[in-house]
Amino acid sequence: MSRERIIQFGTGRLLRGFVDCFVDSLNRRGLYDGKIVVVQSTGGHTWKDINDQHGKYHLVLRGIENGQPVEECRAVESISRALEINGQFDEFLQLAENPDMQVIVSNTTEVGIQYDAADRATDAPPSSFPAKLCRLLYRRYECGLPGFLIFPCELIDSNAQVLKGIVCRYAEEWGYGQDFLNWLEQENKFCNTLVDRICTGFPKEEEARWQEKIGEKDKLLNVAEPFHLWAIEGDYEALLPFCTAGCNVVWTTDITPYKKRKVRILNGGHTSMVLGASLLGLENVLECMRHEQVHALFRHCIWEEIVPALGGGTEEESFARAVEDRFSNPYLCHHLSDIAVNSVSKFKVRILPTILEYREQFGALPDGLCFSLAALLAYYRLKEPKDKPEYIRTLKEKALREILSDQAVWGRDLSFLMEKVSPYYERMLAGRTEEAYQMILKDKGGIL
Ligand SMILES: NC(=O)c1ccc[n+]([C@@H]2O[C@H](COP(=O)([O-])OP(=O)(O)OC[C@H]3O[C@@H](n4cnc5c(N)ncnc54)[C@H](O)[C@@H]3O)[C@@H](O)[C@H]2O)c1
Ligand SMILES: O=P(O)(O)OC[C@@H](O)[C@@H](O)[C@H](O)[C@H](O)CO
Repeated sequence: MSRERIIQFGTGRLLRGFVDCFVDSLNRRGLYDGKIVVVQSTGGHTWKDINDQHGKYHLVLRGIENGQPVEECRAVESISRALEINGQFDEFLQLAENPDMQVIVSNTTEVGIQYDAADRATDAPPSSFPAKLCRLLYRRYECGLPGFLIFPCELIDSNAQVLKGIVCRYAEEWGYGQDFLNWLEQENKFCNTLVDRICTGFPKEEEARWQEKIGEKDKLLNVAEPFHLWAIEGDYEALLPFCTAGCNVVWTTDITPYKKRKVRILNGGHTSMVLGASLLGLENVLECMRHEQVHALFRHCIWEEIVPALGGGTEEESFARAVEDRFSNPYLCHHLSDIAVNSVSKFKVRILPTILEYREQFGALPDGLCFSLAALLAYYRLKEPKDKPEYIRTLKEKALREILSDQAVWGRDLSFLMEKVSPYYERMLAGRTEEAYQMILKDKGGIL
């Protein structure tokens, strides 16, 4: 039986289709001998499913590679067990006492790496992820053991440095002392990382087919594309020989270019497309790629607005071409409703910077991305969005100008977008989204 060496915060489909599968590849090739203990804190049931299945599940990789369809279903067995932190806080802290533990990974979504002023050193557990991590690291320090390699996978800028900053803040506020802070600094390596793989999760539509193929029920069955990239600041290939195992891991001194390209083109491409497409009644990304108007506007946003704002270099162009192929993967069912969750925060990180940089460089506003903001606002007004309640309230209740100028929502005043957004927004609110699409595509002169 392999030793437990990795602690994982989060149970989501990205981690199960990405890091856990890479560690499985290492173990299978005899390049590593380590199991992952998964920690769940959000009150879901995945931890139970993991334990019921003794950590084993299947990952289906489907797509087109070199023009040929690829379909691989592999068992992933890198997880040993899962803990539910609210009921098992002592067991959680005991993980720090295990000298075999080496690595911590996390994906607690974009909102997980946050400071919560209410967290106390005596809480069992404290509410925020950084506070939980601080408690774990302090126990480790008390045991006199070496620190960890820490690889956060959250899609925020400088994920590791932000996480470390909040952990240090708790350590100071909780009076853990300078010696602990020194240990934190010297013994632990917080590495910024960038993850990229489209993981669409459990294939509800094809459950029966896969169950028959696998020969058993698998509640954790996960589907993803073959493409994957994990860019990590640092070089720990000697300990974790991901590259030798054939995983597309890039050890680098700076993940910034990888991240900017990915977040602006791929995630920005998604966020710019899904809300308008949802208003038209489409349900998944593939339908978008096959819809004449949605696809035309998507291509316009990518090729005429996002890539130029990034400087239009060959790296950006080839990444954009790959994204078009990845979104057209005929075997993935990526639900627009999943991508639409928390669209306000996504817009701020994935699209707004492009609008601002485009204006700076070209002295004009990018129409397609302004259209996507109109679609976001109309979607929030007309549908049932999943987002922070205060954002939903503002977008549902206020007039357009008030919404755009609300700095609590956008972090800045966006009323300079009023003229561009308003005509599309008004049409969408009136149930004339198709007309809004025709209008922008006509204005763009023969995109279709
Ligand atoms: N699915 C993808 O294709 C993909 C690809 C790259 C990046 N991501 C990013 O990964 C993140 C997770 O996405 P997912 O697809 O795995 O979603 P998911 O809904 O399957 O999982 C989300 C998981 O986040 C964890 N979580 C949320 N809040 C937390 C908190 N405060 N503390 C601890 N854990 C918390 C939970 O374990 C939950 O299961 C997203 O933010 C997304 O941007 C997703
Ligand atoms: O996962 P989200 O909800 O943050 O964003 C939706 C998609 O853009 C995202 O999941 C991408 O598919 C992924 O980031 C690809 O690496």
